[in-house]
Parts: sequence; structure tokens; C-alpha cells
Amino acid sequence: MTQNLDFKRNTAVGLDLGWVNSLQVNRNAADRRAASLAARRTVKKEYQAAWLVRAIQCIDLTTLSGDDTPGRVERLCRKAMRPLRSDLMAALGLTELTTGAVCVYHEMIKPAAHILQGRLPIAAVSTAFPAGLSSLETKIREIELSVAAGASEIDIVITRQHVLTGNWQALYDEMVAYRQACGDAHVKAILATGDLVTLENVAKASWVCMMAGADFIKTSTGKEGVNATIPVSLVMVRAIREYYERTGFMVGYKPAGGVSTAKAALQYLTVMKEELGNEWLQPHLFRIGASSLLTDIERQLEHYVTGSYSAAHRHAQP
Ligand SMILES: O=C[C@H](O)COP(=O)(O)O
Repeated sequence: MTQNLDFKRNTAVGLDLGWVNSLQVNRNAADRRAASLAARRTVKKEYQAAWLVRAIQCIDLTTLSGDDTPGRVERLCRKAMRPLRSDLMAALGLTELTTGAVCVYHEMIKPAAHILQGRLPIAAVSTAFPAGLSSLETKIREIELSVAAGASEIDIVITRQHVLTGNWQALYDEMVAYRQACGDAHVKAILATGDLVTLENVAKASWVCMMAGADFIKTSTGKEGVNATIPVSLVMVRAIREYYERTGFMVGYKPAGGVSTAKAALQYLTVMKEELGNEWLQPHLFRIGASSLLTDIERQLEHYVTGSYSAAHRHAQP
């Protein structure tokens, strides 16, 4: 995941229950800040193309459907390796561009690896994604099998009941076990924020997962009723910022689920830049989990280059 040799991977620092229990979130302030971000143009027009290219580099190009086939995943992987048409690449002065990774179910790791040949990371969703309600032993084994099959990133789902019952120790222990099972593979902790009821729970779950060694915290599976939102993102990236200030570890952030427009991607990039700084605008610290976002970004870049839009289906993803 990281090409930066100085990058110090997060590691378990111990559960500070006093700290977790003291966390509070001002819902109104988060909503107000989100509304002000949405109301203004996030990026000046002349920089938009560059920002959209950066967004592409940070996409975990995803397919997580019950009807996924090796053929669909192979097409997805080809798209991940060449996300833009060659005429657009040339017009933008680009020679190389890929998405950050592809994200698939365990059974699709092999077809993905066959096409990617190590050129892009494969992220596998794991631990009984999306509900996470298998035994811990089964979930650990699932991680091990996905790593053995070639996934270098594992997107785990937390057990929501640990959050809903305030059992922070159980959440911490689970996360430590997942991180350990991943070995060298990086682990993204999916909080399923749409299931967590309050922003305070989102903040606490973010902290516990980071204290337990998560490399990334991620909003959603894409299957909850509410997936990534800006207020939730503000809470999570502020937790990342404070965790960095306290420990020196840089934890990545992945909004996922329902992020399907270039405009939304620009808003998330703005949140990262304003709350965490430019260092976090790189694929080893920022990903957007999305199945259809690339289609809209490609359309917007075509408009930037040619001055007109083509039909969305011309850019349709596999
Ligand atoms: O982690 C990624 C999500 O499952 C993708 O969700 P989406 O299909 O709404 O883009």
C-alpha cells in the first residue's frame, strides 16, 4: 500500500478506556461544517482536472455483488490499470495512471491477481462482510486465506454490537486479532457508520480501531442504509488527526458507499486537505471505495478536455 519508505505503519498502542469514554462530538458543529463545505466550490476550476486525476489514483475500484464473475472482475482490473481513455491521457499530459487498488470478495482474488500481475494491490473484503456475524475463528481464517490468495489489503468489518453495547475491550481485542492475522497486508477497519446510531459512537469506534493497529478506518460496506457522509467523515478524520498528534502514527481514511459523482469526490478530497493536510492526499493514506465513481470522473475529464459530455453509458464500468 505504501511506497513511502519513511512511512511508519500504525501498530497497537493499547486501549486507553479513559480517553475513549471521554470522547464527545458536537453534532451541530459537524453538520454546520459539512454544510459549508457543500455550499462552496471546493476546488478552483483550473485545478479541477488535477484533483480528479488524484481522485482516480485514490479509488479502490470495487465490485461486491452476489453475481460477480471472474469475467466481470477481469474487466474491472483492466479498467483499474487503464482508468482513462488514451486520448484523454494524452490531452492531460499523462503517461501512467492507475486506481489505488481493486476491491473484491475473497473468491475473486485469483481472477484479479491473474490480470493485475502484482501491478496494483488487491483489497479483499473479509470477516463475514458485510454483517460480520460469523465466529471470530472463522473470520480470522478468512483473513488468512485471502492473504494467502494474494490480497495485500484486507477490509474487515467490525462487530457492530461491540460498539452498540459499549464493549470497547471486545472491539479492541477483535481488531488486534485481525491486524495480527493480516501480517504484512494492510488492514482497513470498516465501522459501518450507518449502523452506529451516534457520531459519538463513530468517534469512539474510530479511536479503538486505531489504538488496536488499524492502517485505515473506513466508513461503510456500501450495504448499510446510510453509507459515507461528510459529517461522519469530519468526525473520523479529526480522530485520525488527533491520533497522529498523540502517537505519531498516520492512519488512512476511506469513505465508501454511495460516492458516485466527481463533485462528491472533490468534497472528500477537500475534507482531507483541510483537516489533515496534503500528506494525506495520497493513495497510502486516502482511498475512496466506489463502484461507479470512475464513470463520472471520466465524463468530467472528457468535458474538461473536449468541452462536451458524452453519454454516461460510453464510460460504463464492467
Ligand atoms: O467499499 C466500497 C463500496 O462497497 C462501494 O459502494 P458503491 O457501490 O456504493 O460505490
